[in-house]
Amino acid sequence: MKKVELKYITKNTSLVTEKKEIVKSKLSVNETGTFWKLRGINFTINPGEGIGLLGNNGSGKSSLIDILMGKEKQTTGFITTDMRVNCATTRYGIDKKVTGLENIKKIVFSANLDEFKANHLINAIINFSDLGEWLYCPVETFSEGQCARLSLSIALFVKPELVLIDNIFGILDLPFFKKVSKKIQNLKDVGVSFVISDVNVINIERFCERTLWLDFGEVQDFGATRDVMVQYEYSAGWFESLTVSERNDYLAKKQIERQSFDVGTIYEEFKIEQFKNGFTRKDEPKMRNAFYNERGSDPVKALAEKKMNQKGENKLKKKNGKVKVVSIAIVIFLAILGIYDGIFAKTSLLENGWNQLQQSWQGKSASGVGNSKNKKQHDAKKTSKISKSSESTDAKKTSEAAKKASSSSLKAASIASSASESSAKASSESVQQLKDNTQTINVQNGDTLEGLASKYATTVDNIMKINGFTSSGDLKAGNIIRVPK
Ligand SMILES: Nc1ncnc2c1ncn2[C@@H]1O[C@H](COP(=O)(O)OP(=O)(O)OP(=O)(O)O)[C@@H](O)[C@H]1O
Repeated sequence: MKKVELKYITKNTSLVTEKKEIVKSKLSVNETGTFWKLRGINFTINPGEGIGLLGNNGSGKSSLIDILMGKEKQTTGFITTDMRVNCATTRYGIDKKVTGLENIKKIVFSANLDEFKANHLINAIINFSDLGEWLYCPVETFSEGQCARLSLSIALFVKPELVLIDNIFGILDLPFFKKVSKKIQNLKDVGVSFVISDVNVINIERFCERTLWLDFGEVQDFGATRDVMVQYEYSAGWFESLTVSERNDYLAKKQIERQSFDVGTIYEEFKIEQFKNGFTRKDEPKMRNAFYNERGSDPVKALAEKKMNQKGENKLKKKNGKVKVVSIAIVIFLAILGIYDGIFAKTSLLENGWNQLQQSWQGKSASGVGNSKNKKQHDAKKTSKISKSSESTDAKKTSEAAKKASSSSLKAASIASSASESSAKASSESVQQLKDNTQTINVQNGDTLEGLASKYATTVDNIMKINGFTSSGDLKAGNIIRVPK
């Protein structure tokens, strides 16, 4: 959002006074050196806002306009703006030696517009100014009002962003003033700002939301136009009530004030602002130089913005650091989870496998158990390795680690299922092995499973498995059964 900010603006000039007048007046010779047209002006202009400049003759309104326009350089202080500034005044800007049309063309062509737009704009200005044939005459032949029309028309049409209007309304005829009023309102509606200096309070009230009252080069009041106007009118009434000699004394006193003004008091205000913004004595030489010599845009603002940016960068760095720590913590957590899953899978796998093997294996099948157990241990080691590898991943590989952790638990699950498969396989293999190593016998009267198991150095369970018995009643005298060799 474009904005204009003026701070600590002062303007001095060397005082021109007749020597004999100095002797007659109450001023001392030393005090006649410098005259302060402006004494510490601060204010802001918002987009689409009208600011009124109110004040008696000689109070410094035109001096302030000249500084805003860039025609004069302020003695101290800063103007921060990125707005294009147009000025409507009869005091400068118009070349009186050339015609009105040539003035229009010169200013339009300096505004960096393409030819089509430039020509369109020239026509618009010609139509708006209503100067007719006068446009083809040198401006020096214009009346003051015609010169004001020309200047105002150009200022309102050529890329207006901030338009300064310096004491012009009073010399415009009514039809043109009405036309200008409409145009100003339209421009304000699209965000164009105005500073209007006028001795006629009605004109200020018409266009300006806020008003700056200048009194002998100082800000007497700045605020809502209506409030400032009330104060201004009250002050005018007070001055009117004075006797002639009281008025002269008062004016002489004000003149002395403007000559003996100490600009250091304004610098002190600036210094307080610096310190409030966290600057120290170390920054002072730089600030002093900016205040008295450079006088560009506000250094406090620029430095504060720089500090803010640095703070922002540091904050970002800290934040990134925190994110890194949290990421590492997540990775470690996931890695631990992966190891735990692996261990858990390994434990349940071993337990399951062991139980099944215990059930299916007895005695001779012990070697099969050993093989299967070795296989499972190998698988479990694999799982643990996967977990360990996820433990070693860094913060950037958070998602990868998470994937690994979940894949390790999947692997563990698949190992567990393959373990139960392999134990079943081992069990059927061992039955086959038992069967291969058997001989046939005839069951005699009085033979029991226990007796045969003891006789052939095996177990009841093995005899039942080899022969497919479901109960001891399956053993009958006269049957042929198989027993271990
Ligand atoms: N060299 C100088 N010596 C003494 N006084 C000066 C000098 N130059 C300007 N001034 C005074 O500075 C004051 C500021 O003038 P400025 O034109 O800014 O006032 P203004 O408010 O625009 O007045 P007006 O309403 O009459 O246009 C005037 O009083 C003027 O006399």
